[in-house]
Amino acid sequence: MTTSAHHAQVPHATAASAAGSPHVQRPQVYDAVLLAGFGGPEGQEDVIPFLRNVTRGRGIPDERLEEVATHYRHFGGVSPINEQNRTLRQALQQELDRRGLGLPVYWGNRNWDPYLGDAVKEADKAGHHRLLGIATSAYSSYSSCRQYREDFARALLETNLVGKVKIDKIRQFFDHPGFVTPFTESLHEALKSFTAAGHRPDEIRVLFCTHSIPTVDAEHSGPRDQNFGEAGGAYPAQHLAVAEKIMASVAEACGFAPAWELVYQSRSGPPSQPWLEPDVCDRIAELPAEGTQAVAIVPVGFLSDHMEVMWDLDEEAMEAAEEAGLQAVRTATPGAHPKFVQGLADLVEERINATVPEQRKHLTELGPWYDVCRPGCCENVRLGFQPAAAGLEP
Ligand SMILES: CC1=C(CCC(=O)O)c2cc3nc(cc4[nH]c(cc5[nH]c(cc1n2)c(C)c5CCC(=O)O)c(CCC(=O)O)c4C)C(CCC(=O)O)=C3C
Ligand SMILES: [Fe+2]
Repeated sequence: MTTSAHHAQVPHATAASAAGSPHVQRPQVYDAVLLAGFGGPEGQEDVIPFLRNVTRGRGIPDERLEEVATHYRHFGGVSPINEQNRTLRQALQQELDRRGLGLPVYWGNRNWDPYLGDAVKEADKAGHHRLLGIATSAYSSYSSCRQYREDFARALLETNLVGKVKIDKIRQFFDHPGFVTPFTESLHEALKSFTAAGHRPDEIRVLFCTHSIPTVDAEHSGPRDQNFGEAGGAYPAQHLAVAEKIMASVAEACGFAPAWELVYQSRSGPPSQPWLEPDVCDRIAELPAEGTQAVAIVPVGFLSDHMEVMWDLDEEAMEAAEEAGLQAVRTATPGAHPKFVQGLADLVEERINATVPEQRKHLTELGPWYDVCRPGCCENVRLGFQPAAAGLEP
């Protein structure tokens, strides 16, 4: 566990002093958890309306929508993401019950049925007015942080529950061991399979893969007043820090450390708009010329094997690897791994207890992240500030 320099200034362990830290919210009483998913279609007739929901006002070209629709159609128009979130909801409920926390878990989505507004309405009807949100998204960026806060605010507006229901949100958990450990375990297995197949360490490459976002979003990810230097924002900086940590753990477990890099997938904006690069498939095509024979693709940006993983990695990246003549493994996502579920329960408990930063699990120098987003956090400069819950406003 690491503690970065600015945490050293945080006064010590009482709830009152914890509340003085910009990282820690005062102890709170919650009466339910609100799990916020992305949502996905569950039949062919859902595909286009779902895609319209996702891309409304986002300037995504029609050709891109048609292309993405074929990915869903290939699987009968069904994304597995809702089923995965149902499973996660149930596993989290069992873990919270096991700990005697008495918190029901409600689940709703940003883009598809059941919507967050329905979940909030249901919670209100049951008399639950102080909700702790968990977005199924580990890193800081508009899409993965602020947009979920806007979704919460919209859910309250739509249901006329502003002022009656309050929604907070757990911190971004990119470097929580519950999130990181499943990636480490799975990469370790992949590397063992490569050495068993006779590959030398210098013939192996690890590609950490995450969702590309517009570079302007990356630059504005995280708190407005915090500089992430050459990384180009909190989003890439967090991924790099997590990848470094995973590689250090795996090197210790395997006794060797292959070369690694961070790559991106699922770009969707117009070509004129810069998005984070390089693309995973472009890099795979270049690897043989660099002496690589085996590649491990680690979907470090994602929580479960949803469409971005099933299509963009398991179909497209795997095909690129085959064309390049590389042995390839796509490693596991956290899904409903018991350590991940326990990690989410820890994140809930630390909010109830206002656990001080020193006792909050985090594996990189960047963490533990903020309970309450800083003013202007993860701004979308194209869309401007929309009403958002669970943060300090600009
Ligand atoms: C950072 C990030 C995450 C990770 C964090 C998180 O998990 O939240 C993520 C996850 C996901 N993205 C998903 C699906 C889509 N994302 C799209 C479009 C976009 N994603 C973006 C970013 C992200 N996306 C952005 C900047 C856009 C451009 C439009 C916009 O500015 O909003 C589009 C439109 C078509 C296209 O791909 O162009 C689709 C269909 C699914 C569901 C998969 C399933 O159904 O199983 C999941 C989990
Ligand atoms: Fe996306």
